[in-house]
Amino acid sequence: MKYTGLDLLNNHFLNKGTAFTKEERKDYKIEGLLPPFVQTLDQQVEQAYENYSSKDTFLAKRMYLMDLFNENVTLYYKLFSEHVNEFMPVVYDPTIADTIENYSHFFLDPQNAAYLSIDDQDDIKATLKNVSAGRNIKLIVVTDGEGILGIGDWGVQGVDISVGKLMVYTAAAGVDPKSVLPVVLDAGTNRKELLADDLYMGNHHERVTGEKYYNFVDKFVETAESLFPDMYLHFEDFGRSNAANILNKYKNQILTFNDDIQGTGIITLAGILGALNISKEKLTDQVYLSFGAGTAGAGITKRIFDAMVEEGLSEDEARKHFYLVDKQGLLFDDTEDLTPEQKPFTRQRSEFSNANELTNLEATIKAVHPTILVGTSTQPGTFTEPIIKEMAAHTARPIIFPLSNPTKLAEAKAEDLLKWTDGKALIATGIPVEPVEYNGVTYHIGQANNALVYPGLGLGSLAVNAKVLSDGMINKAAHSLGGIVDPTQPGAAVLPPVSKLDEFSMTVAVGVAQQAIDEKLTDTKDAKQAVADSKWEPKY
Ligand SMILES: NC(=O)c1ccc[n+]([C@@H]2O[C@H](COP(=O)([O-])OP(=O)(O)OC[C@H]3O[C@@H](n4cnc5c(N)ncnc54)[C@H](O)[C@@H]3O)[C@@H](O)[C@H]2O)c1
Ligand SMILES: O=C(O)C[C@H](O)C(=O)O
Ligand SMILES: [Mn+2]
Repeated sequence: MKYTGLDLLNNHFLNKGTAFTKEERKDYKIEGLLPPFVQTLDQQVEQAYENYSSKDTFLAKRMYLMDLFNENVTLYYKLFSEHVNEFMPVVYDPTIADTIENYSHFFLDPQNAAYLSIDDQDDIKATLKNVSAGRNIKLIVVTDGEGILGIGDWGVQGVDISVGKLMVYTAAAGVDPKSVLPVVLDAGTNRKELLADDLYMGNHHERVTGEKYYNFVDKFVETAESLFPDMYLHFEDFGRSNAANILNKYKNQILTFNDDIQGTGIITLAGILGALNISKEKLTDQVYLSFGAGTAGAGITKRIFDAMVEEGLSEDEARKHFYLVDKQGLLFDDTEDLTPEQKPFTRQRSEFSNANELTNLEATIKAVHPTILVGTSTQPGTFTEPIIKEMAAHTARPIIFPLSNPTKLAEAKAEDLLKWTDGKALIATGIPVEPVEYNGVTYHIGQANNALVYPGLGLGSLAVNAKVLSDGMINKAAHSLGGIVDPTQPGAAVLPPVSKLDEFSMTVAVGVAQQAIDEKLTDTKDAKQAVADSKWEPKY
């Protein structure tokens, strides 16, 4: 179908704005519908960046960028690709948390998302057909909004996380924006302030749970699979009681991925390997403490555990290296309300003389002397000075990753961790932070955010149309980020910088594609070629 006139200018995938040439303007019946001067894409980028830079806050910058996206997708991604480092915190976390919290009040445009309601399940097929409008959808990011970052249940407003995650797929790995679809499953919300807000745009009822909820998820997955059989299905920010259940249900059947469990596991393992490359210690010598053992905490723990087993420990030996601390304190086998993902990593009270006192992080740190401390607790400031000093007293290079997002929920600031450990801590944070000067050394802080790996993982899997996402492919992704940072430099980061995101996304993609080929999960033969062929670039 040939778009002409206003239909063309209003189609953000096809619109080139002032870059339409004189001939195109005639041909497409848009002569006189644009200012006369024909611009190049580079000139448009320059003009848009000037506009962007004139906005004072991250929020205002983000709103400008979303308007630009709604006008001209090519220009938006060209601009994004030239300023990845600068745009990530604006387009994505942490600014995205503000737009999610205020979604119903800020709302301007549905941004091509699919809004599926538990109350109108007969519409699922029509919605997915209408929104895709003949496009071959290859990548869906779906959320139900129950566990957005660490800020909890935001109902339908969580749709922005699907939109934002997809933008990072394109900016970082060149996934074709025409082939993606953000989806929100609206099963209600338990946030009282939303239910009481007349302007709230989602279903005004509490979350539907149990069988009806799971049937809704099933119906969505089945319908999406039947309409888009080559799709990679990315689940994001589901609640703790559902995320792992959903992943376990589908992971051996379709090409699917849970970012909070698997993506976070990969990037944290990569960060730990990076830290050990600096300290020259062995993974199998580490004592691991997860503070907050929910979706991400348990997912990461399992990934690090698997890595220890791969390095030669038996499962029983490996398990002895792990401690989980959640709301109840250190998790024991007789602790109440354990999740299925926590159970394999619980301890026995008989291991400690003071087991009944291990009800908080500080007491547990004193009792177990971890060498790695990872925070996914959503509890800000909980890595306190006494806790960190106690940890640092028993290990030469403490590995400390406060990963809770957004910024306001981080367990600690990198700057403080360096101060309290006299520069010895090997740190990664969930959100980007500026380098820290301490005692004459500039410390670069790695960002252990799943955004550093999920784009490459997705592109690699899609490029070869893998049958499923295997553990081997996940493992390959975790091992693909080494070798970029020089570990001998003082203050070296444990992970490669976001400014190289597009570069190392390709390394991840090719590694993952090759692994799928090796595991016979695809008929494709040439990983490099397949990845290169799938990569979209923003140009007219
Ligand atoms: N950096 C990343 O890439 C990344 C990825 C995923 C999640 N996260 C962050 O991790 C955090 C958790 O996300 P999630 O999806 O696992 O959420 P979740 O709700 O599944 O898990 C949070 C866990 O923290 C526990 N918790 C709450 N209060 C606590 C306390 N006082 N002491 C100890 N534990 C406590 C909860 O009981 C729960 O088990 C969020 O802030 C999220 O942004 C970061
Ligand atoms: O969205 C992010 O920044 C990472 C992660 O998926 C999270 O839930 O915090
Ligand atoms: Mn998430």
